[in-house]
Amino acid sequence: MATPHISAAPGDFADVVLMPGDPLRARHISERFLEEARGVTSVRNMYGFTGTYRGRRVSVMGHGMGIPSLSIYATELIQTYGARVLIRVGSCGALHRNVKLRDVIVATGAGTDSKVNRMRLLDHDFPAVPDFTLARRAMEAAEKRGRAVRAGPVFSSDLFYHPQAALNETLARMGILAVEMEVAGLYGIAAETGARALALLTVSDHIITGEKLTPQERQTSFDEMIELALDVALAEPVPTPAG
Ligand SMILES: O=P(O)(O)O[C@H]1O[C@H](CO)[C@@H](O)[C@H]1O
Ligand SMILES: O=c1cc[nH]c(=O)[nH]1
Repeated sequence: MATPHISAAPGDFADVVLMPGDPLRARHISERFLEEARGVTSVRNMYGFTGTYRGRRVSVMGHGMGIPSLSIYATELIQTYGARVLIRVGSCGALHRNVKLRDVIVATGAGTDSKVNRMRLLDHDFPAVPDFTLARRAMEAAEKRGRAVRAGPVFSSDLFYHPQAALNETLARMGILAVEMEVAGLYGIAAETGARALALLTVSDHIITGEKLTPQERQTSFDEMIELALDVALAEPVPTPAG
């Protein structure tokens, strides 16, 4: 029962899946945090792994860059493999001076220049928000670990290299904390399918100051965010066999 993009067998994925854009970040998460992890898919090198974290079954899989790529993997994980909770663990570019490199953001909403959610909602605006329980859990987990996180809206753009010169400044004025490329699509898919979603983001570069992490750092140095995502996963009740 493989899909065009995932070669796993039925039952190979857990109900909770952590999803970075970068498949090598997925591999890092699996190697660093999961016990008894095994690879369950690698079609197009979009790696997926399933293991346990403190005894709870958890999967991690890359979703690629941009809403179209994320949409394929998230939809197939939910519809074919029974995923119920998707937690994006991504990177983003900060739009405010007081948001610093490596800050972790809980994305409590996402605007977008993508049309995908309008396609879902008769061309009207869709409130792209996370599952409230998951978001609250992330905030509580941060507090418990003594970590400062930011909660606020982000902007998911179809274009990494954007032609609208005034966009970033306008987003900042509207209180948007950071830009990235998938959260609005993820929240739209969750609403459409009845799955639940949350996005945590680490600031990998700064739009105002020009500071940047290296690609290697974006791959392997987001452990503080990953720990919070795993705290959220760990608190998710394990589904009973009846569903
Ligand atoms: O680091 P990831 O999780 O891929 O997230 C961000 O990085 C990519 C762009 O470099 C986009 O996918 C964007 O959303
Ligand atoms: O999509 C992204 C990710 C990181 N930084 C950006 O500016 N955009």
